[in-house]
Amino acid sequence: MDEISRIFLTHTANILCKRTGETIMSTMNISLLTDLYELTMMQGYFKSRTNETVVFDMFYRHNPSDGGYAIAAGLEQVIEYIKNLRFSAEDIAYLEGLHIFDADFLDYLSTFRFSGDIYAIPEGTVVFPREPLIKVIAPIMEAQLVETAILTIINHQCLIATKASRVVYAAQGDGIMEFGLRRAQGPDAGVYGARAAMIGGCIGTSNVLAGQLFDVPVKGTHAHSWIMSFPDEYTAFKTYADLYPNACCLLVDTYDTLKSGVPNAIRVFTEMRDSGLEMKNYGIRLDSGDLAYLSKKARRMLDAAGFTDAYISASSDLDEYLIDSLKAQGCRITSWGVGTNLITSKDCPSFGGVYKLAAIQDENGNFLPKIKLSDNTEKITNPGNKTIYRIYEKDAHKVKADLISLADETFDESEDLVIFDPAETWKHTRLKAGTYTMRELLVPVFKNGECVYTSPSVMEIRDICTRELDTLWDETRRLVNPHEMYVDLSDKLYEMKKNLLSEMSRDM
Ligand SMILES: Nc1ncnc2c1ncn2[C@@H]1O[C@H](COP(=O)(O)OP(=O)(O)OP(=O)(O)O)[C@@H](O)[C@H]1O
Ligand SMILES: O=P(O)(O)OC[C@H]1O[C@H](OP(=O)(O)OP(=O)(O)O)[C@H](O)[C@@H]1O
Ligand SMILES: O=C(O)c1cccnc1
Repeated sequence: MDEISRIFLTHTANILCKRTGETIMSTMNISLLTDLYELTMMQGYFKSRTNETVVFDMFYRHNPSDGGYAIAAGLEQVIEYIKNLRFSAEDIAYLEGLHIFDADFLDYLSTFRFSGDIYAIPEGTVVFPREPLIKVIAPIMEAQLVETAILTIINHQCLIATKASRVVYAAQGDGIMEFGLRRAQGPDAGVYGARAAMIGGCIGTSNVLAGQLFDVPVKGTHAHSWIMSFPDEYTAFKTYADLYPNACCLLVDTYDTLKSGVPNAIRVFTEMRDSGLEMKNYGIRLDSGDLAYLSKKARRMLDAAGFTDAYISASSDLDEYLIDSLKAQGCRITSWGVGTNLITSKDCPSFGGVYKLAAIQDENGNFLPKIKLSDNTEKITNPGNKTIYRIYEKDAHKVKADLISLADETFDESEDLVIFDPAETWKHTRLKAGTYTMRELLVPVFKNGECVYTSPSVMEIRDICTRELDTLWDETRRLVNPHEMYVDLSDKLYEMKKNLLSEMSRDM
């Protein structure tokens, strides 16, 4: 296997350039990207049972950063993984060398292909705790194997897409550039983090490989080293402006922002203007100090020199809270570069998605519900083969609640709908016919092992995400103490869960 591709990719098997459709990295076999216990359980299933069809749900329990929602992301990489899931002769030889697996099981693995069904909530969709983002219906050996890869892919990208959407929200319409690659937890997190950040609403990324792979805009300015490599700041600015007159962002904080950086930038902008150049897309970047104070001062200096359309951008350990605070302080920054805190989701480093068995099919084709008990009520799983409906307030087209139901249940929008909180069942709401609409969130992605879904481009997913976020009331989007969205259970599902729980407590 080629070492360079190995460094860059652990998530995706087949790296296609979205722009040209060409394969630009050799096909990678990542079928061993799993926890050992998936394979030892698989061998156990292989030897002891009939490989019956089961249902697994991938869901999460808490919104990142104590927010009011999350953003679904990573499905395209899951699809690539499933499509390429096969064990090479090298993989089989490696597994054989562990002296855990028998020849008959390794033979089975050598011809392994995923043959099941997968349903998923499309990328860019706003999602809430406890609802299945991905549902796998497959023979138990296959459904078990894919757990770890699905979780590592979805957990990461949902986390970063959600973080990005929060940063974008704080910026109130200003552009956010993703600058995190150098401080991401490795190349993979940098590349797929950039993809997720674009889905969450960033306008571009400094990550050139992400630009090539996902056909998203790449953007950037220059570093302090550029300034320091010249004898003086003015010469550094002038040289940069001559090279890039139509994308001229000057970093003004290397020596002294207000005494040297901004005056030198104004000197260079004046020379550009005097040379007859049409001034567009130019400005400065602040990267240290009191960003609110410095931006106000710099704005006055630029305006006084006639550069009212020069933008002021900023970077320096920013996150959604700092941007929110800087806005509240009346900063004059209109463009933001956000690195470390975004790409690592520093305040909330894990998404916490889980993958739980929900049902087993009997010989008559019926799904027998399965439930995982816990002392912690919140951790008791929802049994059965389920789906999710999003309920909108018809006139405002804002989300009212989500309803998890059994997959074969149907609802009629021309009738009143009563929904209730499954934790506090006395809290219920009657939605009058004609005042609400419903949309099923899970869509088919694989049918009998064949992919039946085409992923939109990352920029299309970004647009979907923007429209999705518009369906939330501001009370759900706000950064601190947002309203919790109701995720209710249908009557049938609630009854099924209650009966299972009482049966289990009788048997114990
Ligand atoms: N007006 C402001 N209100 C709140 N926080 C601010 C404001 N201006 C800057 N900050 C934040 O304060 C921190 C400044 O930290 P610090 O002074 O250590 O670094 P710096 O000014 O960026 O300098 P350097 O990059 O040279 O280390 C940064 O996280 C920055 O985002
Ligand atoms: O603060 P973050 O949100 O992570 O944003 C990215 C940071 O990376 C760069 O600094 P770095 O010191 O790496 O290089 P530089 O010399 O270009 O400033 C840039 O100037 C930002 O400060
Ligand atoms: O282009 C930039 O300004 C940039 C890129 C990466 C990190 N920090 C800044």
